[in-house]
Amino acid sequence: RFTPKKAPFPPGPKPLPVLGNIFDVPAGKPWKSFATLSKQYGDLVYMGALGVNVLVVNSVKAAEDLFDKHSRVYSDRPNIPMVSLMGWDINIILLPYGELWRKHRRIFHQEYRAEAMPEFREDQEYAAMNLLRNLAETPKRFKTHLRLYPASITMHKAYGHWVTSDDPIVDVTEQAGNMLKLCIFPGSVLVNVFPFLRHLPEWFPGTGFKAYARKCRGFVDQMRTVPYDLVKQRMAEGTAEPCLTTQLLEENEAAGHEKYPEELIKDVTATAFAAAVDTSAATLDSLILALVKNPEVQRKAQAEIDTVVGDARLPNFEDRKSMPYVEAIYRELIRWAPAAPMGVPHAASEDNLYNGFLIPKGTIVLPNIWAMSHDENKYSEPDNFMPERFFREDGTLSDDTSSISYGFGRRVCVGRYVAETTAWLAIASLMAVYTIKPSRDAAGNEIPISGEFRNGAISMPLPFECDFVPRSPAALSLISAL
Ligand code: HEM
Repeated sequence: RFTPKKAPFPPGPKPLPVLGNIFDVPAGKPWKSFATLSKQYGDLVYMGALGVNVLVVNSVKAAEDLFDKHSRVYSDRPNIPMVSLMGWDINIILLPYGELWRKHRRIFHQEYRAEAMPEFREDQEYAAMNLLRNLAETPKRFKTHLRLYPASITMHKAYGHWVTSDDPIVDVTEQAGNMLKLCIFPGSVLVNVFPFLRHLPEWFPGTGFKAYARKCRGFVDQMRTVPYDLVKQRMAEGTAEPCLTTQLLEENEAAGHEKYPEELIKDVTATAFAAAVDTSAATLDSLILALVKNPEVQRKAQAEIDTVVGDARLPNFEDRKSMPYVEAIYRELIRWAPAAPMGVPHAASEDNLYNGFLIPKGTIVLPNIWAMSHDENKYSEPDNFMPERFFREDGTLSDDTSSISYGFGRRVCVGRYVAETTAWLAIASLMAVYTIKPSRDAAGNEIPISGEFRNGAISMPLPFECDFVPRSPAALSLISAL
């Protein structure tokens, strides 16, 4: 583990000859396995497999040291050949650290910065009303409705278009995203480990990944062009709603078409969905699980809403600062079930020494957000959902906003303010009108809920059933009026 002239690598499971640690890379829920490994090896767990070096960062301190203090080195993304083969290298999340990333990031920042949040409010409130109504009409489809809520806010922002669950634009975007998810891990497709395979012709045995990539590229292309062309057509007809696409096109025209290449506008507007929807929908799914499992939390939130808002209207953003318990539910939600438990992989763009260890250039660096947000030294009984942990003894909210769930450094989630306000409004609106209860079978017995989470880069609860019961006649009439 010592290279002659250099410092040792950080500790980790012993490498196997030839294959490195390939068999030690935990299957199942890697965030839990790595948290366990960190008890043995410390904050940093380092492994090599098939020439791919991986460093898992398990503490907030080490994450801040590397991603914030050494952000010049740790702001890159791993080079994953399948990403570009599938046409997904248009996506800011996966772009290497550099000039193109900066251009994307500037546009996202401008649109999604904290000060821009009031511009989202009307859309968020409209989408929240749709959510409540959809839940009343087809409660068993609650997962679909929870997904449509952030999807519609995101698509309206990007294209000025209110989508439905079976909208073809959503469908093609989902297909492109689903194909990406299956190929994004370094070891999921051989070409990710042996990039030279991309040069083999398509007739060559074992190159099925090429046809797969081609199919995905088709979806990505439609995802970029179909809604974009629709906006341009509406602009020509004078019927386009103001949105990110119209704004960028207008800014570009004003700058003599020198500011944004058309392809950049298509890439940025198409990317928002991929970044925003899976993560937000997973968070809302986890919210429902947390609430159905914790009726006492629901009662406390409802008591607060009744006091601050009453029962004659729905909560809105003006109420936010007066409802600390709802705020604490939001913080506990993203602590308890971070949607991206292992964050998004960063990569070291040069050799770096940290605490006497060598982290070589190209190392994939994964923040184990789940391990940090389940650190028993900071959060007692971390697996329990307890919003109360965010209050100081004097009853005021603590300074901990659970922000680590949005990642670190220069690549921190650029949509975090809209993610936060969208989730907050969902919590407040749902608790204003519904009590969420476990479903019962025909014999009247509660249908058990495992409470387990799905594996994957985005973690969400395994499917479960529950009922959305209007809280009162006043709540019922609020819902009927939507
Ligand atoms: C609960 C919802 C969300 C969670 C938990 C979440 C979490 C994250 C995380 C962990 C990262 C990686 C940060 C890093 O590399 O360290 C990220 C990146 C990103 N997120 Fe979010 N996100 C959410 C919602 C959104 C929304 C609504 C948008 C809207 C546009 C968005 C846009 C992005 C973008 C563009 C990036 C890439 C930033 C970059 O690479 O420079 N996210 N997000």
